[in-house]
Amino acid sequence: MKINGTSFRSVWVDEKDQWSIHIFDQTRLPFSLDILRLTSVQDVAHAITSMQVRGAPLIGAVAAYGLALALRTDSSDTSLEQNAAMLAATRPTAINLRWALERMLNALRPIPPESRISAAYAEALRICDEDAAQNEAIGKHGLKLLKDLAAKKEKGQRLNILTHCNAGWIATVDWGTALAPIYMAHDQGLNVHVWVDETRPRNQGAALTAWELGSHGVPHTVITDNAGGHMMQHGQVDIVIVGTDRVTRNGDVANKIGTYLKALAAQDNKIPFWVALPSTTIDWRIADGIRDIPIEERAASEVTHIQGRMSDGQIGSVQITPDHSPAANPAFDVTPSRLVTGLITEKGCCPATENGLLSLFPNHT
Ligand SMILES: CSC[C@H]1O[C@H](OP(=O)(O)O)[C@H](O)[C@@H]1O
Repeated sequence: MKINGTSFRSVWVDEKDQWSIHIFDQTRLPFSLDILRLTSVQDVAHAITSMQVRGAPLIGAVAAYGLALALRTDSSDTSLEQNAAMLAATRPTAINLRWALERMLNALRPIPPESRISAAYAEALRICDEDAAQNEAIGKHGLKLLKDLAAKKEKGQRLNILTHCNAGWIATVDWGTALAPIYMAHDQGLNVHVWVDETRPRNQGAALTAWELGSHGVPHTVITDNAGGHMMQHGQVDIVIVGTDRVTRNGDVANKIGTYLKALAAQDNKIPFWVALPSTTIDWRIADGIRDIPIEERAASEVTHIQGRMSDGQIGSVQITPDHSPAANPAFDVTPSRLVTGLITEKGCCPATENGLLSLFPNHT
């Protein structure tokens, strides 16, 4: 995607040294565009756990490069296995992390240690290229959905889309998932507007989705998480599109905390609720998402404090709860497939069911 006219991906290898890894520090956006240079597997693990880098497909891609960095230090079998396990433990919910590391292990285990470094960088680049292509395809399939809805609107009326959290290009290698169709619709001149859920507690919507859409010129309005249902009741939402961190073979959807509540409100107001994902986000090994998807519990301080730009222009954090009030911080929830209108994948759209997914990905019977 472009930033001030220059094309970027969300992760790339340093052009000069050809081994260190660059990412944007997403904890500094939207107030500062800081590029971080990662030079060790420890740097990568910290970037993922601290959410300097985040978004299901992107943490998988960055972890793949993290394994390449680890092998630069020690390309032995022990190093390969131990660093893959360490990276897999950085965040439990997004299946893309496990998928990318398993793919790297399958590619690297058979190779002699002395040849593993170059092979690891090549495989990580393939993962990045495939993610960007898959998300572009998701955009094209989702664009048709938006065009069909727009055609039903009165002439000149804008198409209102609600999204939760950030499933934009900065959450993937490029294009994004939920936002990809929106970028394409806007670029093709459709009159679209996006209600951006702030997405407490880390405000990925207010900070990242609003930054992305504003940078691309897409009309949008930031709203509190609690306002979405009201907007739906008053005919202000035509479709909800969100991303996801893990979809089960039955079509249950894990996504940022609060997604389930949006799905309930959408069903109550008969509003289509779509989920955009590359097939790397499908966990074919489980069916019951509520029972079996691990939900990351993050620090209470993310609830008791909020980050933003202070009056002196510095990025800082303020406490918003009493000193001794405990806080709970589940980072994801699971929307049962019955509340999901459909899934937008790189192979097309399908119902959020096992048969729907198998119709697009038949090799997983
Ligand atoms: C395109 S995946 C985006 C997905 O990942 C986010 O989680 P986090 O910000 O904690 O990495 C969120 O659930 C998004 O929908």
